Amino acid sequence: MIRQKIVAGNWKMNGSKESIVSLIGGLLEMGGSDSEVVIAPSFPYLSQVSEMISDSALVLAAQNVSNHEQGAYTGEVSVSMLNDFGVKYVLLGHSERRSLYGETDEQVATKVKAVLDFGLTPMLCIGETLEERESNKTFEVCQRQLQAVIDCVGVDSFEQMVIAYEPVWAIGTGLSASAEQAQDVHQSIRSFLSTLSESVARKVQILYGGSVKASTSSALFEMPDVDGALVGGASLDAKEFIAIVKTAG
Ligand SMILES: O=C(CO)COP(=O)(O)O
Repeated sequence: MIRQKIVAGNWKMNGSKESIVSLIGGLLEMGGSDSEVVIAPSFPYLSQVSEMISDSALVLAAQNVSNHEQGAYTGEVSVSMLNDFGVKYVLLGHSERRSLYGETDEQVATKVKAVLDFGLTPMLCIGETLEERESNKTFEVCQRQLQAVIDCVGVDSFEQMVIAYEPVWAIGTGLSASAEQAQDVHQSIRSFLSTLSESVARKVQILYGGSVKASTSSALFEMPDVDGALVGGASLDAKEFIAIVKTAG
C-alpha cells in the first residue's frame, strides 16, 4: 500500500500579519510536490493564509478546535468556523495542549468526534514524555491515547484521520528521535491498529514530529511506517521547510 506523504508545518503561537506574507510568499515558490504540504497558522491568520494559498496546492490546518458546535463558550472556535476558511486538517491532542492546558484523553476524543462529524480530518497527536520512555512506557502511553479515541469514534474512523507521533522529549529540544526509534513506535502503532482493523492499519498515515529538520528528515522518510512529518520550529523558515518537503520526494 502506497501512502502519500504529508509534510505539515505547525506554526504554533508565532507569526504576524507581516511575517506571514513573506513566509507564505517563500512557500509559494516551492513548485509541485508528490507530498501533501500542510500549514497550520494561529486562528486569527486563517483568513489571510486561506486567501494567500487559494491558488496553490498548499493545504490549510488549524491547531485546535472546540468540541462544542456553537453557543456560550467564550474564547472557543468551532469546527464550522474552521470549515468557513477552507481548513482541511485540525491538530488535536498536541502535547502542548495536553500538558499546558490540561486536555485529557477523553476531551481530545470528543474533539476528534466533532471534527469527524463535520467532515474535516483530525490530525491526532500522541506521544510519551522522557520519563515515560525511560520507564519503558512509550507504547503503553501511545496505546492509551489511541484507545480513548477508538472508544469514542470507533477504529474505522481512523481511515478518515491522520496520526502524528510526537515524543514530548523531542519537541522543541533539537533532539529528534532517530529514524529507527520513530520507525519502532510507528510500527507498533500500526500493528496495534491491525489487531482491530487490517484496512485501517494499512491506510492510516502516521507522521513523526519532534525537532524535524532537513538534515534529519530524509532518514525518517525512508522508514516504511513513517508517512511524513509534523514540523514545528523549522516550518517558520520557508527555505528549511521546503528543503524538508523535498526530502519527502
Ligand atoms: O510540536 C511539534 C510539531 O507539532 C514539533 O515541534 P519542533 O519541530 O519545534 O520540535
